Amino acid sequence: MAYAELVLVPTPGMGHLVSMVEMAKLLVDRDPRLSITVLIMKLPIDSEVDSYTSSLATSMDATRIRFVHLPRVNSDPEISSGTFLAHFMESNKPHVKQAVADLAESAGSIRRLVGFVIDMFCTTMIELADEFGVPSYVFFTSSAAFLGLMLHLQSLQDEQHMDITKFKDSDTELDFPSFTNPLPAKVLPSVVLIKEAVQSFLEHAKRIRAVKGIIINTFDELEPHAVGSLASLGAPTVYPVGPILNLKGETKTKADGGGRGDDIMEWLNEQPPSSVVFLCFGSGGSFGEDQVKEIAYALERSGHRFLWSLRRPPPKGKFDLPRDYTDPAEVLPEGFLERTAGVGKVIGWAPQNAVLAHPAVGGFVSHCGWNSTLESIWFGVAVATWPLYAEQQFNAFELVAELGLAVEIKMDYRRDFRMESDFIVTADEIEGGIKKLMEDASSERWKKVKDVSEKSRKALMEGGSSHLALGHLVEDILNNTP
Ligand SMILES: O=c1ccn([C@@H]2O[C@H](COP(=O)(O)OP(=O)(O)O[C@H]3O[C@H](CO)[C@@H](O)[C@H](O)[C@H]3O)[C@@H](O)[C@H]2O)c(=O)[nH]1
Repeated sequence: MAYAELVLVPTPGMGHLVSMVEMAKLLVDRDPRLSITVLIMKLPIDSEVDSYTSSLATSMDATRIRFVHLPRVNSDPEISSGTFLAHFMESNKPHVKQAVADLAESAGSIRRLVGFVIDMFCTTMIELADEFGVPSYVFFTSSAAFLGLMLHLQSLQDEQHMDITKFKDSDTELDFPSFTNPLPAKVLPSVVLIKEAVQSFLEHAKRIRAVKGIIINTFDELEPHAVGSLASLGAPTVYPVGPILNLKGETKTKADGGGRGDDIMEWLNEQPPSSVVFLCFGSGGSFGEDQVKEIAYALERSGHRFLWSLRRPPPKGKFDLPRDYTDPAEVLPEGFLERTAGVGKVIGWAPQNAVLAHPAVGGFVSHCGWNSTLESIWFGVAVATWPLYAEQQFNAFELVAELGLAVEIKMDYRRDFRMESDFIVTADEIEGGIKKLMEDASSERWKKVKDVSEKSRKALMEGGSSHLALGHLVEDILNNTP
């Protein structure tokens, strides 16, 4: 029997790559006839992708999932510019093509190429799938609502000739088919408000319309309205197969010092149930010293126990990922660590899933990256929103206003691509949000969080909505004849 081979093309950032690899595992676990090659493009910064993929290589069956690392390319624009990704993909295209040709040649009668699965930001690779005569599927690492937003904005631009960038700094609200509430322009992602970036961003939406199917990391019961609206927005068949989570925590990176976070777990074990607020801002989130101090004052004044993942921003003007502090005291208010020693803990990179799973954790101050959002839902932990960049403002709005699952610290607060901002969220605002989050365990919102958490687990069980959607996807893939 020849394996039906899929080529996966992820965007090589951890927020995208990890869920795509987990999706690959789901696929091969679901059907023994599938095998997968994941092509890893090399970013010009140390994105921790290499250490992640090598940690995986030891735990995976290489006959079913393989990683091919592509050569580093020269990509002209600055990584922080709005056009970097488009150039990066273009420069990588010949390498992707070569890798697939090599694969086809070496596979012989063992593997039969049946399709490409392409990350939502790698859509220029669709034409390579066309060249190889196989269909493309898109893997969408964010919400169904965000997919709806991309499709809607693209049709506003291309069919109604609207200049989307006019919404920059606008107080207007948009009628948005994927939400039951009007959408404030202030939560639009910055990429659609920047003239040099919007075009290539909306080109993704155009190309996405033409693929055979879109695999979305969401589940029907979380976003029923948004999922239901996609067909009318011109989406092809969608497969909501989520939540796809990395529950085994294989993202352990260099930045976490290689530790498993045993001291963090021991500390949590000593805290009362639901008493700790956890603060964590994803793989790219960090703050300058003034903002760090405001957070510290807020935590101290709130009187709540806390676990705070505090990370050092990259040097000014340099695009890189945050790293752990050797000594966080250098940016904290004087005496903060001593005064809060009994009730709080400041850490670097967090074992986030293990933390969210811990009964001592009662609330999560989050940047609302989609993976963190799904993880908070899975573990039934309510969120206070503090979005920073990308589509996080939009996710925060969905969580607070559309789904009623979160409280707001900030919603329309933006940073640029370099994460730099002079805007400060005050200690009062942060304290208010934390108190609201931690002191309403009997509220309607809290019940909703628990309810949707249960639904997320049911969705993945046999007969659940995501389990069924994955079955339909596998069936469709296996029917592809080259
Ligand atoms: O200290 C940390 C910080 C993060 N994580 C994990 O890292 C992942 C972070 O993913 P996510 O919450 O999605 O945030 P980003 O890394 O910021 O993800 C990028 O990709 C997402 C998916 O497309 C988008 O929703 C975000 O806006 C974009 O910034 C999650 O699994 C976290 O559990 C940790 O384990 N420990």
